[in-house]
Amino acid sequence: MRVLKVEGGFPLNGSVDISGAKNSVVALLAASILSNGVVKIEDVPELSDVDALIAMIEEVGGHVERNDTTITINSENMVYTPLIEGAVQKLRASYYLMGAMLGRFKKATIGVPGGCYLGPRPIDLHIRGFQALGATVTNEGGGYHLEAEKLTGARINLDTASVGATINIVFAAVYAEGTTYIENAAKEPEIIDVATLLNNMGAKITGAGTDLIRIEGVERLDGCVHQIIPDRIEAGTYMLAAALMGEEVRINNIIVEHMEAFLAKLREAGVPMEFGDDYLIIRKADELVATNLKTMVYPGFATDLQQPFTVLLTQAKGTSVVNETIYTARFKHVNELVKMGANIRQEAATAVVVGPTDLQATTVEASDLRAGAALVLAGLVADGITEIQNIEHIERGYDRIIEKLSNLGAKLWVEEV
Ligand SMILES: CC(=O)N[C@H]1[C@@H](OP(=O)(O)OP(=O)(O)OC[C@H]2O[C@@H](n3ccc(=O)[nH]c3=O)[C@H](O)[C@@H]2O)O[C@H](CO)[C@@H](O)[C@@H]1O
Ligand SMILES: C=C(OP(=O)(O)O)C(=O)O
Repeated sequence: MRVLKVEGGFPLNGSVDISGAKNSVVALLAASILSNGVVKIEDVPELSDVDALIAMIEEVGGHVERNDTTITINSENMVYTPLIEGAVQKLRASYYLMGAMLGRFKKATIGVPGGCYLGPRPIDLHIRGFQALGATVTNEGGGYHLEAEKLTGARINLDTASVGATINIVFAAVYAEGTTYIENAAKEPEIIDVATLLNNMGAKITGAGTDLIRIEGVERLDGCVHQIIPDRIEAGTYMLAAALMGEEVRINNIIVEHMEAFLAKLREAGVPMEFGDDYLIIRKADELVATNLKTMVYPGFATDLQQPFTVLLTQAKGTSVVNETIYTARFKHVNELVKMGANIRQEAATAVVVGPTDLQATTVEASDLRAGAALVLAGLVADGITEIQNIEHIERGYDRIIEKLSNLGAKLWVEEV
């Protein structure tokens, strides 16, 4: 078994460059299926989720070339292909193949998506959206089958502002006859990124980033070149590492406006920050103060940063209350942090953290991606060598994390045990 070992107590110094956003790239790669030409995507992070999506694109006949951080996809020869097993089960974002293949081929057969278990993760809103556009959806033999004689624009109101459902409905609607309106659309920056790519391919999408998106169907989409936005969750994770252990750490390639709720909480916790145009300098605070937080849809505090932020709260003086409203069971990191000496009580969707507590290294399990990130942060702080199991979750979403943290002065390595 491969484990990640983190030796705690080393100060962090220097600078780190943030990579392209995982939650964008997984949708951008799927969007290439809608193209009849060549799509070139720049700033692609090295992630196992990216590898899995490339495998699926190749399965449907896409020709993919990868050169450092640039991926070029030629979609001309793609054909409808059922994807039931294999790569499709490795990540959550394989659900984007449903909307993209339905849009391009008017049919799709996709296995049940994998990804992090954060409690139930239904896709009913995606399916209701496809049905509203004229598709029939059946679920049998371990996968979803979608088919439409023709797709027609519709007015779709999402019960919950779901990122995945918003993007998936956009994918299915770009080739629909007429105009589609998505009401109560999610507003995450990754949605704007996807709409930008599609518009550069020839789509007619307006309103991305607001709660009303309008998609006027077109007959053909071609190729384009697109640069991915920086990963605001990766950026937040390095900011937390710096707030915990940084003498002086500069975090480059960020869009500060994408991170306002998170930065407000760092400020409230007493973390000293110096802002530049596209960078931020962070130093460890003399004393961190307890801070309450509640996860919300964008522009609120991102659920993906809740687990890593909890580690900061274990080092803050006083009692902090963390309320998770998006994925109410997203607390698998708590027991592992308690094993390391944290004082956290969790009930239902709330965790109460009392700090500061010294953390001690031990063997812990990364149950999901951001739980894994939280354990890496805890390992940086803890006394001794923390052993983190199930590191494949971390590899889904953090580009070269060992290299990036080592460059800052941390001590961590992978070991076969
Ligand atoms: C690949 C990707 O981009 N993943 C992100 C995406 O996941 P994902 O797109 O899966 O998350 P959603 O925005 O869809 O989920 C938000 C909420 O809506 C609910 N819901 C969603 C769809 C649906 O059909 N029915 C339903 O009830 C979910 O259970 C959840 O409570 O947004 C999440 C919320 O910001 C992030 O944590 C994930 O990192
Ligand atoms: C939950 C996450 O990813 P996914 O939706 O891909 O499982 C995440 O990025 O924190």
